[in-house]
Amino acid sequence: MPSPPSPDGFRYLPDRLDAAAQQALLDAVQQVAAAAPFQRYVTPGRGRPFSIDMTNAGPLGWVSDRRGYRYSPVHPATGRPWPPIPAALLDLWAELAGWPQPPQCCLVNLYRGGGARLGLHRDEDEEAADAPILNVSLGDTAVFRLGGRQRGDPTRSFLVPSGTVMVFAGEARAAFHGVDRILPGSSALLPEGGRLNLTLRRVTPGD
Ligand SMILES: O=C(O)CCC(=O)C(=O)O
Ligand SMILES: [Fe+2]
Repeated sequence: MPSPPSPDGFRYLPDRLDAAAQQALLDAVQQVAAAAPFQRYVTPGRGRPFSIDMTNAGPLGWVSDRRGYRYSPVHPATGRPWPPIPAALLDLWAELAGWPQPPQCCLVNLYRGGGARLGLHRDEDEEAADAPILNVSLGDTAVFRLGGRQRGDPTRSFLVPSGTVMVFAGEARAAFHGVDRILPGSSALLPEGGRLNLTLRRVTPGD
């Protein structure tokens, strides 16, 4: 597997979180999921289920249903506000994002089993399209794919192990990316196996 690519604005920080920090963050994410249960969203239009489960923390959460993708202040099933973003993640953002405002969304993706993946896409539901996205991985290693601004641009895949933090700023913020698959059993962090991915996002340009 080749080394990570390096488009302008992309940072790849393996081992940014040590074992204790990973465990503490996992505990915090489990609390988020207790308040805001994971859901299996469906795609807009055709209503095809994703292969991963999702939930959110923060004032706004990313949701998808037959009507489309959007950010919502409440959990679609419980109708309650999303729980707060864990403090350790706000600290990471303050340290690494280089952005004056705090994140408004922490999207939590849970990849479990051989078929869990996320197709090549761009994150473009945020009005604050210039604010970086900070990506944190816990658990099984991902085979991550990163391309360019156009869907047809060449892509490269590389491994993203537990404890890795990636920053997508500048050019990289608009780059196509996805997760081809995870490597089941590559980490013992999650008691039931799998990979958790956390992305911190600024949604609106105002405060
Ligand atoms: O799981 C990942 O590392 C990528 C997640 C992602 O691209 C997204 O949630 O938009
Ligand atoms: Fe994404």
